[in-house]
Amino acid sequence: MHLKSEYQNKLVLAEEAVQVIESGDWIDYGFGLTGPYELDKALARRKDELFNVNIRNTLGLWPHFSIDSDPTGEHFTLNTWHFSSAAREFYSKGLAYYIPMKFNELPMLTRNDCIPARVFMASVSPMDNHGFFSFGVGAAGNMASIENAEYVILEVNENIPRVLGGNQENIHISQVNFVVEGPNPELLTLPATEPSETDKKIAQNIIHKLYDGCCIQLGIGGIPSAVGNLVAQSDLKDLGVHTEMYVDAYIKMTKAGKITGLRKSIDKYKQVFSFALGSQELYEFIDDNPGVAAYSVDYTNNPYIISQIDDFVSINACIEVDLFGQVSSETVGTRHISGTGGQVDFVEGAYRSKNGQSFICMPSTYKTSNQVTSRIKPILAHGTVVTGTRSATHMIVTEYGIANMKGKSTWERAEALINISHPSFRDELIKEASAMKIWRKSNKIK
Ligand SMILES: CC(=O)SCCNC(=O)CCNC(=O)[C@H](O)C(C)(C)COP(=O)(O)OP(=O)(O)OC[C@H]1O[C@@H](n2cnc3c(N)ncnc32)[C@H](O)[C@@H]1OP(=O)(O)O
Ligand SMILES: CCCC(=O)O
Repeated sequence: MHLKSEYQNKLVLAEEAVQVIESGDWIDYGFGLTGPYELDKALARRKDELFNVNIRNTLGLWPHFSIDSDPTGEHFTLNTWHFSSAAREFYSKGLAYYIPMKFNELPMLTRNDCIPARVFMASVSPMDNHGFFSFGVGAAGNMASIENAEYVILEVNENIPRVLGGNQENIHISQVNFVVEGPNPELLTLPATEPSETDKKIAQNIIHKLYDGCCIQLGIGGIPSAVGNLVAQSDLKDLGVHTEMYVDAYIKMTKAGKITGLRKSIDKYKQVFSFALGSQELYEFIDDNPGVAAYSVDYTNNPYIISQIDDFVSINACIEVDLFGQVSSETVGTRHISGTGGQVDFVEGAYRSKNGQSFICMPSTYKTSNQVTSRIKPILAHGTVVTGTRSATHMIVTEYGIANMKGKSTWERAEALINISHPSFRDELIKEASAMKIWRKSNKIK
């Protein structure tokens, strides 16, 4: 059948498309910015007829019309692979639950372990001349979801860029049951992150560890942004990009001529990622850009793939670290903040790369309006989930320096970590370390 006729035959209103959903169903939503908008709104309107519908999403970057419509949680339940601030809010009301994952395993978990979603709904770019719709802003695990789904429903959004691949970054009209033309809502944009003075100091500590030809992975937030600024102003050259999340810092570095990918041992010359989130400039930059490639996350985040890239540098953030070198990046006590995401994948992959380095960063203290606490703690708070086990942790960075945990005994770790803690907490940390039998009399504080 001609592609355009096939498209027209499958084109329905959102109200009609969501009629296939039944009580008791599991529905997978497209990853991140490929989550549905108009379809979720139409689902919310069916609330009173549906019970116990489980929605699985990641990051939740669109409004949650269905969850908002049901304060009782009898009709719709949100299950999410990574919390956004909206999910934190729903979680506190008992309407959302976290699904633990290592991000590289998302497609595998979807294919092999999860209750299969009967319905998959996603936002995509308009169909191209070959019958493909792009999920390049959120390739991650979408194709794994559709392989198990009985119904695949796409919502076309003209604002979604067409991103080239890679693998599993698009879907063909022949794999789709229904197409909906939505109101083309604008994509969420992240405000430009202005790095704090502390972020800049942390970035300064890392920049000295970078050299020509490194391949960089950056997470979200002020520190990666500060690293991007410093790289853009540096003499570094021929850097590569292999990351799960494409962020604005890469554009700055690219425009400054620092990124060529010339020395990448795989995917030479390409900037590789699995999803994108940032400014409007970013969405325009990745649109039809042959210099970037979107991949399924079981490729980008696979520690074995990462390890094949020499001189890999991974830079991510955490919430707290204890004196054993255990890293917490997802909860504070039992209060759920975000998720494991790809942090563990990159820590493991980068360490196995030839000359690879992984940096987990945090300011030395956490400040609220009436309290300053050390983020380096003798032990993690009761209920805090460990994201990076002590045996996996490589380098921890604060504004006071870098502490390498690899190959270090417990007393050496305590010494290295206290040396990068805030000076006003060091005496207390030494006292606690002594009580925990991980401090020797010969230990030194700089
Ligand atoms: C998306 C990516 O990062 S891709 C890279 C790989 N993936 C990962 O590293 C996943 C795990 N890491 C993460 O999720 C993030 O990097 C984080 C959460 C560790 C840090 O992200 P940031 O955006 O810098 O976090 P931010 O400082 O805004 O804190 C998030 C929340 O935790 C709270 N928080 C942070 N640190 C603390 C602390 N030490 N004590 C108590 N609360 C804290 C903040 O108050 C905030 O809560 P609120 O939104 O209710 O105000
Ligand atoms: C799940 C995607 C986000 C992250 O890795 O932090």
